[in-house]
Amino acid sequence: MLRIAVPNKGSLSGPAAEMLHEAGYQQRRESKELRIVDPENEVEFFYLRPRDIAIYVSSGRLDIGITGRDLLIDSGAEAEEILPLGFARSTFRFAAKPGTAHGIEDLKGRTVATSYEGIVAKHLADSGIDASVVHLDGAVETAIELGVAEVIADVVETGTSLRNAGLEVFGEPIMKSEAIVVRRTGADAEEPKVQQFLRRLQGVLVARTYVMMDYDCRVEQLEKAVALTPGLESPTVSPLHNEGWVAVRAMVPAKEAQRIMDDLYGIGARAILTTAIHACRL
Ligand SMILES: Nc1ncnc2c1ncn2[C@@H]1O[C@H](COP(=O)(O)OP(=O)(O)OP(=O)(O)O)[C@@H](O)[C@H]1O
Ligand SMILES: O=P(O)(O)OC[C@H]1O[C@H](OP(=O)(O)OP(=O)(O)O)[C@H](O)[C@@H]1O
Ligand SMILES: [Mg+2]
Repeated sequence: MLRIAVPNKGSLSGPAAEMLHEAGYQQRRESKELRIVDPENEVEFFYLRPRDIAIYVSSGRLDIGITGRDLLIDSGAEAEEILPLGFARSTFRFAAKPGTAHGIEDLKGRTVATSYEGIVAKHLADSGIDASVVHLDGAVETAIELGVAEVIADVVETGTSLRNAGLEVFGEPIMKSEAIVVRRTGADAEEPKVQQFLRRLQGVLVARTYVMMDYDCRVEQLEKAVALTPGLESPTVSPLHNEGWVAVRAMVPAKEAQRIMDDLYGIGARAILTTAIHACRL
């Protein structure tokens, strides 16, 4: 049975459970459940603090985990990213009161508050900056107002939390993060059960980013039409009862669907339809 760690709280928890559900796995019914077995899929899910997940996975007791890239790096655990999942996207940045710091050099001799001490300490050391780091559990934006630190280093998504605290980012972004699947460093990534789990999640990612497009076009326009909808391998082309016309079917990126429909219409294609993909195995 594959043993998988899933975030039990926070920004990662809801979207991770949703993705697993879309991939056909049973998920917990109640937020207090810490462990469930999905016998049909031969998987056991452990609901753990996102920060702890890489540590459990590195110990080898759990086969796979879903966590944030920033949390993996911060933990220093012997685990590696094997699949990016595209949600909980964020940037990790320094911030301070406007005008008080402009670059990493300005951190010399100052105090930085953060919940990600591992990332910050390494970044400062790599940059040769001697600064103190204060560890706080969360809501670090308030640390400057309350005099605990002059600078913070935190997760930024929309920037609303910083703006509300009257702070501004400065310097280069420290790292970009998103939800990821992790596996113990050096573990056999080719293991069939692991590969099947990854294929299912990849199927969800594709189903979320592509739509199926169908249309009819004249044979003379087929090459132009196929150039607009090349599909992943190659589009399916079927004859229509009306001679001189064909039906075409191809997957297209969902974000580009409307533009592609306009372009197809422009070259004479008709009956252009898009439908959602619910599941997929490439
Ligand atoms: N506002 C946000 N937008 C996008 N991703 C976020 C946001 N806040 C945190 N994350 C990401 O979520 C992960 C942090 O998980 P965590 O459980 O700490 O989330 P959280 O929402 O901060 O929860 P909590 O504050 O309750 O601990 C990190 O990978 C981080 O980059
Ligand atoms: O740029 P934004 O869209 O405002 O998002 C970033 C904020 O979201 C997270 O906070 P969270 O709500 O998890 O509280 P925490 O600081 O206590 O973790 C993160 O720590 C930032 O504070
Ligand atoms: Mg948080």
